[in-house]
Amino acid sequence: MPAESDGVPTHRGDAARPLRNLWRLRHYLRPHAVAFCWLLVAALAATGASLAVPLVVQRVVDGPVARHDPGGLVRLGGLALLLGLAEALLIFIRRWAQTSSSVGMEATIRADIYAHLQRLPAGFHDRWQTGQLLSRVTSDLSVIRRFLSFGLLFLVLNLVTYVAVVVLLVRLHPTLGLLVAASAVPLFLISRRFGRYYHAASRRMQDQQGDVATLVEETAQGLRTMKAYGRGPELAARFADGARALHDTGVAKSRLLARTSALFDLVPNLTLGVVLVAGAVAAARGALTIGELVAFVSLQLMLIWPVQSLGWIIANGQEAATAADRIQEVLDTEPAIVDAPHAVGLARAGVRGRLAFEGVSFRYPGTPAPVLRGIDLTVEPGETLALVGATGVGKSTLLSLVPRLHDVSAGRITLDGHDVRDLQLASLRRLVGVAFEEPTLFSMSVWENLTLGRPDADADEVRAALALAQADFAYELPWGLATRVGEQGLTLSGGQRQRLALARAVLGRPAVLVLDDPLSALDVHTEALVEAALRRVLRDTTALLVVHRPSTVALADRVALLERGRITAVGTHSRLLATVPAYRAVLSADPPSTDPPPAEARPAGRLPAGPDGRGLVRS
Ligand SMILES: Nc1ncnc2c1ncn2[C@@H]1O[C@H](COP(=O)(O)OP(=O)(O)OP(=O)(O)O)[C@@H](O)[C@H]1O
Repeated sequence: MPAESDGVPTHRGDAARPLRNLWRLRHYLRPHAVAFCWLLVAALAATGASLAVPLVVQRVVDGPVARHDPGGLVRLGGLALLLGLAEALLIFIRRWAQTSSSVGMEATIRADIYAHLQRLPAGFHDRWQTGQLLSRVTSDLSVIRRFLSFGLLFLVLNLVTYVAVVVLLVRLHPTLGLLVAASAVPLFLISRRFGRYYHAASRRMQDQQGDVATLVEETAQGLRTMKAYGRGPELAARFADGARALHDTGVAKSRLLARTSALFDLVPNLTLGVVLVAGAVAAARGALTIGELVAFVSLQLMLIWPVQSLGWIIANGQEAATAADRIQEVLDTEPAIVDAPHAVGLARAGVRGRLAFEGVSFRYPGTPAPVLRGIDLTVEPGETLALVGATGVGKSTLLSLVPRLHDVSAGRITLDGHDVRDLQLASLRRLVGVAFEEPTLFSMSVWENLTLGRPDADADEVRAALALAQADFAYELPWGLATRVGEQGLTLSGGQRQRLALARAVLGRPAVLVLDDPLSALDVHTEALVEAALRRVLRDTTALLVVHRPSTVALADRVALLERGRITAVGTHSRLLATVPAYRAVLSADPPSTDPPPAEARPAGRLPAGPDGRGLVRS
């Protein structure tokens, strides 16, 4: 199980896991296998062409140059030129294949993470910082793309080059060739040590990037509150701390890379010095021709870049492995709220809309006490039930259980007798229209925002929903329903946003409406208009509303009072107002009563039936 820090799971103690997680991404290479084959073949052929050049030079020196043969010089010079041209062409092919495949792969992984994030329940998003998710979907993926398109390729190419050059060197002069081969031992030891330290630094830096992204996101979202309270300097100081930590880790990482790169530079250059001296001695003794010595040195020079780049490749590989690790932490989180194997879909026409909570309890993951306990409540088809309670008592939580944003911890919720967990999620969410207290509009057109849950809705249905929510102002926007709203679009007032959210909820006449204080941000005049319209739609829809104001309670047939996670009274508004002091206190400025609860507020079963035959009885 992952440990958790700041809401983000972190795994510790398994050093090989990041590499395994990088390896697990290999299936994303499959659709690009042909392009990758092309790029590997082109890259290997280009390496072959460049390795052939020193061998041609050897023949030039030992042949035409030694024999003063201009014809041979032109032929071999032409061959070297052709090899150079072929190498350039092959490098072009490699780069072309590299770009299309790696960018395509990055896009596929990003789409998969996004789709997975959508499947994860609200509880996951409650625990994870947005910045951490953002940095995983953006910068971590870019690191992986860079590794797959450059790091991995050059790792393969450099290894092939190293082995090929060593084989050629051993053929030219076995002793010197083996000396060059032996230089791989210190290189291996340096790489291993570097990889270990760099891994820890990269993970720290990627996590810190996520923290900084979270700070930026929070500041952008809460800019007005922050300014209004004059908290700018404190937030700036918090940001500066985060940015400084990120900077320090970045500097430490770069220094580590610089120190290791210096060692990687040193090894081939030392070997080259030894080879030059020993080669010159061998040439003087006639054990090596001048051409062979030139070829030997030229070939060995070709090893300098692969060795020098080793530090960068290992760094890139470590970063990609930790990035893959962070991405898999998201992808490995199983969506807890999914369709059961036997889940059924219900057609809207066949649903009457009887909503029942049966012994429902709910506890947020990671919290000690349940928010809701033993809730028994029934909303009959077409009935409107208002949920009233002090702030923080669990009203929104209760509502969120109906469309399964969270699953009950005990008991069950049924729709027409079907446990909502036995319904297909898509079907359930089509049947349940929801509007939250904070009306969220996405950066898209008004039309797209409205039809979010009903992409098949036609213009007449949208018009009816807008009329119902008193949101006809949408037609007056600069581009009508095509006007872009949300974060990057036109800024709407709180009341306008709320009315659009209401229109979205009622679009398509869902079987059950779940509205969290739907009229809270409206002025008195608009509230009266929306209320009148809502009254019409509530007539033939089952509705569960959270309300805070007496005026909105009037919309409901019955009211349920939620106290300390329990339903303590159910009845008509007027009756509860007259008989339940706690209810009066919640809806008015009355201080809460310390009197024992009235008979009506005692648990169901022991209560007399209300005048409507169902009031006062806990359903
Ligand atoms: N994601 C969460 N994780 C843990 N606890 C939560 C979470 N969301 C809400 N809570 C807690 O659950 C309790 C009920 O919250 P809820 O939002 O349901 O209350 P509410 O009655 O709707 O309040 P309000 O009237 O202020 O909107 C609160 O104590 C709150 O702190």
